[in-house]
Amino acid sequence: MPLFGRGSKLGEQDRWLVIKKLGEGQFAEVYEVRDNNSVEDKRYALKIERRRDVRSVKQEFKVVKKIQERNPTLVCPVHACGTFEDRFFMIMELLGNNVAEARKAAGGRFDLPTCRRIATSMLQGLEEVHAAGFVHRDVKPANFAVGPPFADPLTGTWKVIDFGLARRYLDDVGEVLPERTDTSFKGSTTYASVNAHAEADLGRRDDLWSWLYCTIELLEGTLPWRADPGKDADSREGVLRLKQACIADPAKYLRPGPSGAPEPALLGPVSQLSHYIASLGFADTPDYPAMTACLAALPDHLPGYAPPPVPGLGPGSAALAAATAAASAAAAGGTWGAHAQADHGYGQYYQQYYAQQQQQQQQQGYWQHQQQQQQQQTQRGGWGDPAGGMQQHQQHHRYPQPPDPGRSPAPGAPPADPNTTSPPDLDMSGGAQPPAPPLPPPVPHGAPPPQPAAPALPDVAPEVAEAMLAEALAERSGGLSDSCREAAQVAEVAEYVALVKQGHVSDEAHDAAGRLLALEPLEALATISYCLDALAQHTQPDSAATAAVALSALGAYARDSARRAMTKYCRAVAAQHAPRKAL
Ligand SMILES: Nc1ncnc2c1ncn2[C@@H]1O[C@H](COP(=O)(O)OP(=O)(O)OP(=O)(O)O)[C@@H](O)[C@H]1O
Repeated sequence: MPLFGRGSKLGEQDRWLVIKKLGEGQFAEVYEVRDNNSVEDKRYALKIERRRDVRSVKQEFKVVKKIQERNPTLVCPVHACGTFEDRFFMIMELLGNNVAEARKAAGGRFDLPTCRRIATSMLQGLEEVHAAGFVHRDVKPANFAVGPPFADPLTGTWKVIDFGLARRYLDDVGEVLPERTDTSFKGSTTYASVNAHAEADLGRRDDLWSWLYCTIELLEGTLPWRADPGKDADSREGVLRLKQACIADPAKYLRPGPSGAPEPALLGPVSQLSHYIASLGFADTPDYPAMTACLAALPDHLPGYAPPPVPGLGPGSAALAAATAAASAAAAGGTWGAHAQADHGYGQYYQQYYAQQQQQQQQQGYWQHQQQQQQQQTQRGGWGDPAGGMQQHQQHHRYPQPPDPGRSPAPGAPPADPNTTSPPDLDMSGGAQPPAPPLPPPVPHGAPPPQPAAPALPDVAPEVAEAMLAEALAERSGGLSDSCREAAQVAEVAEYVALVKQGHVSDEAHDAAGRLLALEPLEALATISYCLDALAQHTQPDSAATAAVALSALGAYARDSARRAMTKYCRAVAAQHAPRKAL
């Protein structure tokens, strides 16, 4: 149920007149509004928190304001803010389609000059975000939108939006904050870097990995790890293995041309970019101009620039099967080589694909499926890391001074190993060179070897916990008495989880976390147990059960032992007090 209908007014003196709803995410709704203070018909985008008790947009506003101090040109500017019935809203420049929507409108794929234009613009937008001291951490096509609203994708300006997961990576003097180790998965599975899969701390290089995946999707119309209809697109394990295989051999990112190999003119830049990003350490400053120059080497036309794949033969079908085979091999003591071998089926698949590419009538169905997949990804949102937020709180109470964007490669950048990676300064000779030799296991410099993603909790799926957390928060606003101290305590914990999940490291989040900051996991568990018991005595069983589920969501963020114990405990409480509620 949308918060507003057409004609609703909000803000001081009813300044903002709602024209229509533009979209919504997990924690916010976005509307097109008119400024009643202006005699002209000035339109803006208004982003408002869906829930009164989750300060998501407020945090985003602070981040964008900070970035705006550097006068970026490719970050969607905010103009004003306000509150409506305890919900914070911000007023932004009104933009048009995001990249995902624009690609869909273009029938699934753009021509090459448009791909280059969008990818370049996205990269420059990220450079501006990074220069202001933030990593975006949710880089995906849906988070870049074109302006003005009806601009052509080739001539419009693409701007970065949605800073809900953004996080500072610089301290007050412009030094990169130390890489954290107690972090959890964040972002969208499709565009997440292998470091994100390994639940590592995310830096600039991870935004660039996600950007590269967006770029490949622009060029190819799909990604090797997108599943075909009827299959689970979100097998994180399978997606991770394919990403690793692609890093080791960038030819796997692309569909083969008629010769059986990917177009050299595409593979050259893609391969260089992949090798370059793989060479970046956590704290390294990327060489954005060199990457931009690499994109410039993409051709305007390619004779064999093929249409999108056909249903049933999407890259995901063979590739995911290969990944599954590789996973089995690895489980049986296999190595990275096992993945690469298993992936050889990919080439065979493409021969079939080219034989069948005349099946135009089936393409529509395939693309509808792809779009559904993408929509599901967009709706899903990511997971945060409370421990990181706590560390940040202890160390930094103010935003950092913006660093010098520094266009040269980081001084601390590791020397290139000719046997393993291409050198950080890119070969700009264009796309005609043969593919670079395959990389060994994809271990970015300075990062721990990628680990398989942590297995999902066996008893409470994160998605379920997340949905129930949202429900618990809704219930909190209407269902629990203010006088119930324990309930308030539980709600604060849940609020903190929600805030940190979006990457916010605000004072509010830290205040909400105050009680937990000093506690060891077991103490936290005891506190939570106490709260639950108290709730069970003072409130309706359903409320207690809902709070229990909310806390099981907290469990997903805590250290392993604590989270298992919490989840188990929450399940038991929920089962005891509200057997009707399935976890
Ligand atoms: N300035 C804008 N102009 C026009 N449309 C916008 C603008 N900002 C966001 N939108 C649209 O609104 C929708 C939701 O926006 P946004 O991604 O910022 O919300 P969110 O709640 O943070 O999403 P998520 O849960 O994916 O993080 C998207 O479809 C986006 O294209």
